Amino acid sequence: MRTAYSVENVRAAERAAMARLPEGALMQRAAAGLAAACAGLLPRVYGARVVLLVGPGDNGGDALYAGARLARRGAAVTAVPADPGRVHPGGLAALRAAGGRLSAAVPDRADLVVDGLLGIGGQGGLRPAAAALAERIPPGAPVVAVDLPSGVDADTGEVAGAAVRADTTVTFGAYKTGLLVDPGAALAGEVRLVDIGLDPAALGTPAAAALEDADLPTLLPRPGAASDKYSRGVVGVVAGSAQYPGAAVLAVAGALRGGAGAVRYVGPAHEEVLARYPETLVGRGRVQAWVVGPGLGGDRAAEAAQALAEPVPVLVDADGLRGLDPAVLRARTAPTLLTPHAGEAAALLGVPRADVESGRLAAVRELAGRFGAVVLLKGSTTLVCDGRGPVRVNPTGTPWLATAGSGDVLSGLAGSLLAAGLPAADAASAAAYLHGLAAGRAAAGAPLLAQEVAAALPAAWRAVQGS
Ligand SMILES: NC(=O)C1=CN([C@@H]2O[C@H](COP(=O)(O)OP(=O)(O)OC[C@H]3O[C@@H](n4cnc5c(N)ncnc54)[C@H](O)[C@@H]3O)[C@@H](O)[C@H]2O)[C@@H](O)CC1
Ligand SMILES: Nc1ncnc2c1ncn2[C@@H]1O[C@H](COP(=O)(O)OP(=O)(O)O)[C@@H](O)[C@H]1O
Ligand SMILES: [K+]
Repeated sequence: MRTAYSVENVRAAERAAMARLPEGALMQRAAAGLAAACAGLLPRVYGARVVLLVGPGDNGGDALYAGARLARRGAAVTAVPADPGRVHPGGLAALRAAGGRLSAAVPDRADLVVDGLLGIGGQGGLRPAAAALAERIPPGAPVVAVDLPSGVDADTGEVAGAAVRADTTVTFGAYKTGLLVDPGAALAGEVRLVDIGLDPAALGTPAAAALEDADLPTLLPRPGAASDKYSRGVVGVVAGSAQYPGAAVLAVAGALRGGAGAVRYVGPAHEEVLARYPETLVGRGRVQAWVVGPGLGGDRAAEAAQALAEPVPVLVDADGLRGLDPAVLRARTAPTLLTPHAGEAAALLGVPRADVESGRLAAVRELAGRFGAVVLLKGSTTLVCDGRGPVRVNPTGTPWLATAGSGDVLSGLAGSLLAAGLPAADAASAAAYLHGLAAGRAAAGAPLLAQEVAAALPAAWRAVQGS
């Protein structure tokens, strides 16, 4: 699991480390890691034109000390301060001593630009002086962000105004949440973690966590010698309508590949479902989890209410999410998993869709708290929040997934994992992980059909089991 921490926790761990280390040691470690990463990105350090964008705080200090190291190896290093009156004094002296120079303007050409404008001390989007420097980054020059892309909120990934777009981010001590969640994640590029010797215990509880391949085998169900189809779990799928019969087929496709022993379909599209998947049971009956909502069409609160009245885990998606009553969900004894996209989340919260898209982390936390449910918020970074532990950030996927019906496959898959007995947050995050992995493999750089995501699930499952 890749874990990320709040600024507050990172600062506490830094204070603890500083108390036992000589003054400036942490910054030197950060600068050494940053300089090594920059050197690795240059074909040749000697003679390379390196431009440092330098903010007023320690983030600028890191950039200056790293620049000094590169200058000592023969790079032509130019530092451009956002505020010439506020530049890290030690870092500036080191750069000068190494032969680096200071400039008021961003040079027109650079082999590498180092964004040291703002780190975890940044508040809001870049202010005008810093934004003006970011705008002058020479087109095509690779950008390395120091700790995080300047202008990105370290705790949320939110961007309130101008921000730097980096190709690589070199972050120190621990991942920050904003590096994992869009829009921040998209601006960070490839993220590299430099160990500066923070004590993991001093970092406390992570704010966010992303599964990795190696986490999946312990989460995914595996039948034992004594298993039968009922002990593996039966998942019921309430989906589809005359208008959207395909949603039923796709949700069943996801459910059949999710590890439950049987899939039971309830709805008007049974002919379509059976034609495609004769292994499906049809009609109401006992289940270990329900999936309600894909392609129901219209206001179908009654279907959701019927499932929610049963004491088994229930996943509510799409049309089933309309008019959900928080009090009903809060009164449930079994887990509830809601899987909205940004538009559905906005409707549940009563806010504009843009608010959810720009503040995904806040939205998923608010939904989980308000509805007393585990919430999987779909989109460019899918988030899973159970209202207690770290928010799970899904690292797999591809924008090709933005295609009709792919969410139906996801809800079937997650429901199947619920029926197999996974806790709701694990079912949701494992489903999102496999779904994204399958989609990435199936798309392979070309448009993707939702049914191909379902068809690619077994290979994705095998791939993580072998990890
Ligand atoms: N604390 C430590 O021990 C270490 C800190 N390190 C570096 O220090 C950074 C944090 O340094 P600071 O706490 O000095 O904070 P920053 O360097 O992130 O920024 C601080 C200053 O920027 C200005 N500022 C804030 N928001 C702004 C905005 N939107 N536009 C323009 N200016 C703005 C404020 O005047 C603020 O004081 C980390 O991100 C990391 O790069 C590393 O050297 C590792 C060790
Ligand atoms: N830009 C994107 N990048 C990655 N994944 C995306 C993106 N947009 C949507 N997705 C994913 O595609 C799926 C779409 O689901 P949904 O919006 O419910 O569509 P539908 O209702 O048509 O099935 C979700 O898994 C979502 O996370
Ligand atoms: K930065």
